[in-house]
Amino acid sequence: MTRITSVALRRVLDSRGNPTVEADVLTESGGFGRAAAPSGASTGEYEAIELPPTEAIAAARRHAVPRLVDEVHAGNQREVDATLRAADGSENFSEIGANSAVAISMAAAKAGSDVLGAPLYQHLGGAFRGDNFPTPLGNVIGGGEHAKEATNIQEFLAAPVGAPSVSEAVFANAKVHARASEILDERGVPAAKGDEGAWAPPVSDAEAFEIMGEAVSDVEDELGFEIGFGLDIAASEMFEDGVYHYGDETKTTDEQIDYVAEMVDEYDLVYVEDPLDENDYEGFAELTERVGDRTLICGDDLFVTNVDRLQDGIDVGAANSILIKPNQIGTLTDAFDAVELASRNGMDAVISHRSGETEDATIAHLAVATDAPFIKTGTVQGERTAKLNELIRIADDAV
Ligand SMILES: C=C(OP(=O)(O)O)C(=O)O
Ligand SMILES: [Mg+2]
Repeated sequence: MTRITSVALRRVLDSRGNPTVEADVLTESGGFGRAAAPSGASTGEYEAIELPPTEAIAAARRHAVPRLVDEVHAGNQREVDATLRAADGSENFSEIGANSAVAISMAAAKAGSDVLGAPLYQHLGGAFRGDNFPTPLGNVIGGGEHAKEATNIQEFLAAPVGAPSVSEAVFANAKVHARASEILDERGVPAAKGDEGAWAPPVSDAEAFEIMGEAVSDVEDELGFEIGFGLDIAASEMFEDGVYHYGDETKTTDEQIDYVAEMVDEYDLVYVEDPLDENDYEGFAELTERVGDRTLICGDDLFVTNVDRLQDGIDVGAANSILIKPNQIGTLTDAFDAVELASRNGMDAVISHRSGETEDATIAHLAVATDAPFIKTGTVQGERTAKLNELIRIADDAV
């Protein structure tokens, strides 16, 4: 029933206006799935390889499509993904591109769920998923690689941890985003938007902390439930010649650890992603030792959704959380394996979008399927609300 009968690949636009790979998978009984690859800007050094879409499509048509069509069942995700890996033959999808691989992997999952008549989160996560929902981490203020002339820290993220429902959490983040705009206005600070729709004002990180603290506490008072905030420091992007660059100022590794630990306590941060360089397992471990009992220290560029890098981190206690981005590793199977390894070791897995996105909402299902405590999706802007609205629909059981 779920035998794949065709895989079509095309170039479509992503949210930055760049081309990306979209895949359509059809099965013999008429099941259909469509998915598109996202794309990072602050990419980790160890991510799977994203090829120029035209090359990725040509290579996947040559090597992967013939092995999938009439041979593989879309309902068997491990078989689909193992076939993609075998067709590629490299460690990091450098032959067919992780962009082709992830688009096909996700489209096959959707085609499988279409035939089975089960929502994607249940097809991927099992019949009993759908009772727990992730808290959306909403990017409200940001800079780094996602916006010029803005904060050094890449993302200041609202975290409505006390929201009674996923829908109320989603709307709370939108309110924090709107309140931050008013505060910027009151301070006479003009702000454009960065790639993910966060405000990208020309302010110092210290001022961004203040604005974020005020916006979060105003909305918390208005809505009557707890809203915290977190950060994606994306520290690898700041790390050069052994020090972290904050504009003209620099911090040594010890100073960076002290700074982050102080911010965790001063602002009760619930989440800190990539506080240190992607090669600094030791620094991660030291910070986790200091503040890991009261916040999540999450590895994005550190782990790149890769079980080998995650195992290295587990061995030294480098973090208590991993960011999961399917396109960093190339298939849903690899992403699930990383989630499983993390949870077997008491770590939280946080599902994430990329700065370059499409209307694809697979990650909303992935977060529910894996029972993730958080999902990073942005706050407003169409390609971000595609995921947030899908979460609302899943919670409403209307998918
Ligand atoms: C979403 C992120 O940005 P990018 O997609 O640019 O890596 C991130 O760093 O977590
Ligand atoms: Mg990150």
